[in-house]
Amino acid sequence: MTMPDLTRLDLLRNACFVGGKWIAADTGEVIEVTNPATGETISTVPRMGADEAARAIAAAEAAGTNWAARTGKERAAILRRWYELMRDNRADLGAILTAEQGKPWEEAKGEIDYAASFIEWFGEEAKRVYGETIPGHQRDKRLIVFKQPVGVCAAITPWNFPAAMITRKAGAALAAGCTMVIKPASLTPLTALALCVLAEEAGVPPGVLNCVTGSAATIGGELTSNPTVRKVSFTGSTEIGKELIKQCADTVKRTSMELGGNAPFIVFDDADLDAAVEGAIASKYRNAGQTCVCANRLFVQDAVHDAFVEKLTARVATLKVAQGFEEGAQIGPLIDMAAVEKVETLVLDAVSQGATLVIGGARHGKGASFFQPTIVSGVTPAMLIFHEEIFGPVAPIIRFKDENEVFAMSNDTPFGLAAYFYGRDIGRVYRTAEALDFGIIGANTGLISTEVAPFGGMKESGHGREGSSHGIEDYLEIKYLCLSIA
Ligand SMILES: NC(=O)C1=CN([C@@H]2O[C@H](COP(=O)(O)OP(=O)(O)OC[C@H]3O[C@@H](n4cnc5c(N)ncnc54)[C@H](OP(=O)(O)O)[C@@H]3O)[C@@H](O)[C@H]2O)C=CC1
Ligand SMILES: O=C(O)CCCC(=O)O
Repeated sequence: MTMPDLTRLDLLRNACFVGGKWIAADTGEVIEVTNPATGETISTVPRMGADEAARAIAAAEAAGTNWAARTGKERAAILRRWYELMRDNRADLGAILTAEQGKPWEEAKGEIDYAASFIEWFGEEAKRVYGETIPGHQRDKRLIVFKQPVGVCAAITPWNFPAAMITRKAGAALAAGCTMVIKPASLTPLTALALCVLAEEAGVPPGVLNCVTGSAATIGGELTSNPTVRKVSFTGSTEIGKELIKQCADTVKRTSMELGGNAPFIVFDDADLDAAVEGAIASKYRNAGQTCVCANRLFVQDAVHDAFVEKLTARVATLKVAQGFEEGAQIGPLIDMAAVEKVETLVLDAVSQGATLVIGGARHGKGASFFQPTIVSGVTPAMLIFHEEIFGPVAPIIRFKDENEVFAMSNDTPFGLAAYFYGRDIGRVYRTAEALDFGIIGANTGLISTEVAPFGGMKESGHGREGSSHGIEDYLEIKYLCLSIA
């Protein structure tokens, strides 16, 4: 099945959104956007650079005063409308997302709902940006703390969640009274532009939200060096995140970094194995394994190891690999051939060092960038797959004996984003949650993402939290007023 006809063709844009206008690149150059399932070109978007990025920043600055001056309730009303428009157009937005990213259409519509939930949530939070009063340190002093928007913010977002990674940042920024320039991934810019169409329709004023597509290094260079930008929020690879932090140092910008992960998924010997299998399927194979919170290493305790592997294998064998618009598709293509080659290398390295291929392990006949859902058992810390973010549908299984061993192995990584475990002993549940050095822990669940909870990592997985009441704080400055009443 090819991409269904859109109800609203105007959602598909091939121009960028700057200062409330839809514009081409100064050079007229474009980037082709392709469908990873077929390699076909879907559309083009402008190949912009530093000059257009600078103009977008200027537009965001010009719009900032008026936007920040509005009440939280006024901003909330516009965000609410944007949320409703996203929900109303979920099928079209999901279709654009599937066409450029590959994930099954059902999953894509789920991402649109998830993306919209951040706009709803932060719109509600806009009304609750509270300050505080502090008892004075002298008789004539009154101490008041209030919060103000950070100012112009930039968001650089990845291809694996082309909608949600934008709204998680833009929702918080706009609710706080900030304005924003977005640079979406070049592989998935169409969803970002479609979101801008709906933002404009919802009444987001010109310049409050801007989107520039094109050269990552030149646009990124402008966003990180321009002194008007006060904050950069990035989701993507740890390598680029580190680069952006360095670039932001010169103008001492705030940064929020949501970077790579290497999530442990622990199955203790008292776990409900069927529930653990379902949790592993949800966590590992969602988006064909291409999320930073995907289970990356499955640790299974001795006594239940064989039973778990058998059950998981039976379940993985049922997963339907198909193009995203095919009925019942569960595993779509990987984003590109580089991703396929990376996954292949990791599997080959593990097997060459003694791991056992339990199921899958090769490219899938559906098309060039499809990879079979795979399980590899007998994995050890000597193998590449133990340390690298797989970003593909491969589950490496590691056998363990006791709690201390699995805590040490789980934490043996520079990453610290998400971790999962299954087990029932209440003492061990608590000990495990405390022992794992990760920002997000799923206990007896494989799905931890929600707009109401703080999402973010420790160590080289980054800093800052998105979603929840903490998410808006990243876009607020604290100002303290010391008032003498003498
Ligand atoms: N934490 C997460 O959610 C993600 C992690 N990853 C990890 O990273 C690996 C590589 O994926 P990849 O897509 O290359 O991730 P990147 O980190 O390269 O891309 C993420 C975003 O950063 C932009 N970018 C790239 N280089 C620069 C730069 N020099 N300055 C400013 N912005 C830049 C990209 O733009 P452009 O698209 O134009 O290059 C994109 O918008 C994956 O295999 C996975 O392991 C990837 C995506 C998300
Ligand atoms: O991979 C990511 O960066 C985002 C994870 C999606 C989510 O669960 O929020």
